[in-house]
Amino acid sequence: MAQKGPLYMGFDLSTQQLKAIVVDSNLKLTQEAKVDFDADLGKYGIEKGVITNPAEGEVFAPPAMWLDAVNLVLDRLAEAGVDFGQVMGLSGAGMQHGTVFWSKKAETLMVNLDAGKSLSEQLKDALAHDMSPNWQDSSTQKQCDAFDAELGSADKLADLTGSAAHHRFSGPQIMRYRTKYPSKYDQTARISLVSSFLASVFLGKIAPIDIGDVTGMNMWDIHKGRWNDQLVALAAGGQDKVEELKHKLGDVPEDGGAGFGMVNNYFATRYGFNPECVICPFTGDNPSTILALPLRASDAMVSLGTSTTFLMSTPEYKPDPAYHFMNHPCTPGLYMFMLCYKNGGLARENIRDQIDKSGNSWDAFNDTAMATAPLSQKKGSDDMRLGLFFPLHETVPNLPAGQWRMAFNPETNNLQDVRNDFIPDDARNIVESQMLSLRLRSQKLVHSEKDPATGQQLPPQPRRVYLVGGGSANPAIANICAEVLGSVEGIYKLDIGGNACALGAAYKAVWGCERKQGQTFEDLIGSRWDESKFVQKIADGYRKGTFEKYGEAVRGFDLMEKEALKREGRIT
Ligand SMILES: Nc1ncnc2c1ncn2[C@@H]1O[C@H](COP(=O)(O)OP(=O)(O)O)[C@@H](O)[C@H]1O
Ligand SMILES: O=C(CO)[C@@H](O)[C@H](O)COP(=O)(O)O
Repeated sequence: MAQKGPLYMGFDLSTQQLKAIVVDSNLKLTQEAKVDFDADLGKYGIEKGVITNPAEGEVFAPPAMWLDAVNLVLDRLAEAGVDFGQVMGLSGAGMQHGTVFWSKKAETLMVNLDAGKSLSEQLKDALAHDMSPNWQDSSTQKQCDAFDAELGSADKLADLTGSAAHHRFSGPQIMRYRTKYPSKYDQTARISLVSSFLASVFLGKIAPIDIGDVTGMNMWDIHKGRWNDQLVALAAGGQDKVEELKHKLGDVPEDGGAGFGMVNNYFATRYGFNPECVICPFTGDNPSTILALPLRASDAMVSLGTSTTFLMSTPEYKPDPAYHFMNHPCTPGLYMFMLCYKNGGLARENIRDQIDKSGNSWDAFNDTAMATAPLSQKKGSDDMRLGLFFPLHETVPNLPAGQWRMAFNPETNNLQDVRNDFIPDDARNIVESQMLSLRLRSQKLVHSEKDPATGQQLPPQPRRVYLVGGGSANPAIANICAEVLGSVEGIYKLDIGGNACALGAAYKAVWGCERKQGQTFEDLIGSRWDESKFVQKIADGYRKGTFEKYGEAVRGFDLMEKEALKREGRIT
């Protein structure tokens, strides 16, 4: 059926998929499609979207595969009947924090694309390096140590840039790329994040890095709103190289909504895009996720994708090396608070597959998790069973791959190793573990509020928790999330749960193209938001007694992490 009125598109280029959705001006979803990298583009030799080199801790993905995915997802939308001629604006999101290296030929090649051919066959020479370091990469410990030391301490780096040094961030990644591939670095004309890479493809020239995403690079002074020369010099290899690297990185516009220009002619000719379609800034997948609804300062989002992330939009800037503060992608004065874990969906899948060898169904995992008592305590006096489940080197805490299982006695604070192999309790324990880590690290950001039903003052916790990403479909995870994190109003899911990030990107395009002078994102989206249609409550939140019990478990969890860090020689 033909759709009337302007349409807007949002893309989400994440670890395992490229998703695209179409909405109208009233924020109503009209169409969606996706490309699954392993299923559709396995010819690139990827597994779960990436290629690994464990000897060096490297994890990367081929941008050529993403180009094929762009063609494929648009083909699928065309087959579904989308009239691209009505698309007046598009935006997108790229997984944080991948880095892409363009060659000197990139812009000439992009502007001369032949609409009869695919993007990947024409843009091979547009890349100085055929791989993009992925957020799961852990090859840059040496470079991270240098970044943490550069301003005196990790705390100082976190205060200035919003984060301590992280393996995946572009500063340390560029530093390593420059020394590992010096001639490729010389041949690199421009450097993009995954988000600005995708924006560039649609624009037909290198798009600026986004004001939200730039704060995930360890080189942007969040207070002054500009590159920090000392940190850029570290990545570039000297003060005399600062201007050269700044040129490769480009200028960063402050306005997250101002269009960069019209869609590249390639898309107009090949797919019938409206030539006036505006390319709005593309941001990171996490900042884009917080744009999927008018998020209040006291709400939290938990994204259960390949990674697990915890997101808040807040005016409070309280940096700490254990987590991230980033610029809000649209609203100056707001920040995005983020916790990010490598061991999210794939770690849960490992346990699922040990419970049900067929590996396709979450049912047995969920039944087992719900049949297990909280913290495996059959009676109140039992020790609490806690664990860390890290198939991959984790970021926070900085621990190598491994599993730790311990019994915690809250009376004595005693921790004792328990058998370190799989038992069905792991189904509940892994979800508890992930949620306990979120609760431990978000404590400074949540506040005490009154229960609207009883008027009783509740302990500090989020007002609402919104679950998004692939795992948001799972009722057992939602229930354990409620038990551990609480929440005054309960646990919610977006109607479009698995596609929240692409939705946020589409809303950003609506805002960028339709805002009145000075109108904020929150104001425009809030005025068109239909709560009754767009979100549903999936679990009650705060549960008196249980929440407090998990509060004791948070203490044990913190001690367990410190114990594991000691054993691994990370702390003394
Ligand atoms: N019913 C489910 N229960 C728990 N996890 C799920 C369920 N469905 C999907 N997932 C998880 O979602 C992950 C993919 O999440 P998604 O947000 O779509 O991916 P991406 O990381 O590519 O953005 C998978 O790795 C899988 O573990
Ligand atoms: O922020 C990070 C990594 O830095 C992650 O959240 C990635 O952006 C991957 O996202 P998903 O593929 O899990 O959606």
